[in-house]
Amino acid sequence: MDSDQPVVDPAVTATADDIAAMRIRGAATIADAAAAALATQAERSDAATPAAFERDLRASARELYETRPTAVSLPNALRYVLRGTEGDTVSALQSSTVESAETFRAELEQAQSKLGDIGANRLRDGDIVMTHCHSTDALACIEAALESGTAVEAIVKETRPRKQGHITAQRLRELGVPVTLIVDNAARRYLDETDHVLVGADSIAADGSVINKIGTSGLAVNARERGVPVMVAAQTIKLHPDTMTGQTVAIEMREETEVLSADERTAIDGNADGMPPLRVENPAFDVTPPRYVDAIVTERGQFPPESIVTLMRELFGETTAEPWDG
Ligand SMILES: O=P(O)(O)OC[C@H]1O[C@H](OP(=O)(O)O)[C@H](O)[C@@H]1O
Repeated sequence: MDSDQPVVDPAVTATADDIAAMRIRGAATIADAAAAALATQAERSDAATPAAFERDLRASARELYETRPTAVSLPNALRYVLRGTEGDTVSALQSSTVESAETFRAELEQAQSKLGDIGANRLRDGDIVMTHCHSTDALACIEAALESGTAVEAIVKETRPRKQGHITAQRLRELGVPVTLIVDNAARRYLDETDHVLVGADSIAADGSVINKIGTSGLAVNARERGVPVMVAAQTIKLHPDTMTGQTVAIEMREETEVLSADERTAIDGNADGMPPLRVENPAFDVTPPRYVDAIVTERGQFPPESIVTLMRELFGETTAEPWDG
């Protein structure tokens, strides 16, 4: 099939829908799913010409890219896979894309496990770790610590509005970690019992700022005030190349229904008494300035946030153009 319209495989659209609706979520998991979707697009392509194949692949990447704006692991994954797409025939393009996606996914897994080993070195036997949201990179550190015989306990913040803390609590309990679940507002009280705050990241900016689930910055400020170190577990795929040239990271604003149910909205509107409608805002992420972060743990070692730009230059050079814009 070869019309002027790009052909995006339904599996790609399904993955994009799942990412947008957060049925697939977490920065690393999103990157993995996006790479897998591009491989499926390539495998199932019946493009008649190399140009049509590339057009369809770029359209697929764009559809995946437009799902959520904050986690840079998504565009970084798409860039990686598309850069590996090469060949003069459709079949060569298909196999190079699939191979590139497979390599990416394998590297992602390896990076997380390496990062876990490095992060685990910061934890001591008997430590109590406070978590926010659900981060597979953060959990990799705890898992590696447990594997090397370091026992830890966890205080898990619920993480409103979507309560991803419940996923963290479940995973930690499966690993045998004693867990105390708290509401977000109780965090400062429990910092007195905490040895480390451990969070993940959706993006890391060139100045070392950490973009992570809403509530991270308040937690980090309170942790600093209490003298509790803040450790951010983030594979290098979370490094945001555009921030090297001064761009800021877009913060996703999600639907009001995550905060206020339809019934609650009706009840409030029913009591409005001529007042304008209640405004609800629901930012999914916030920015923690580098001065509140003690270490960013990556698969390439741990870094003080201020020095992360050196690693970014080494990994990305100057090229951050989007291959799907071509
Ligand atoms: O890559 P990993 O470490 O799994 O997750 C990183 C971050 O992704 C999540 O975002 P969301 O729940 O998708 O909005 C959280 O903010 C979490 O800290």
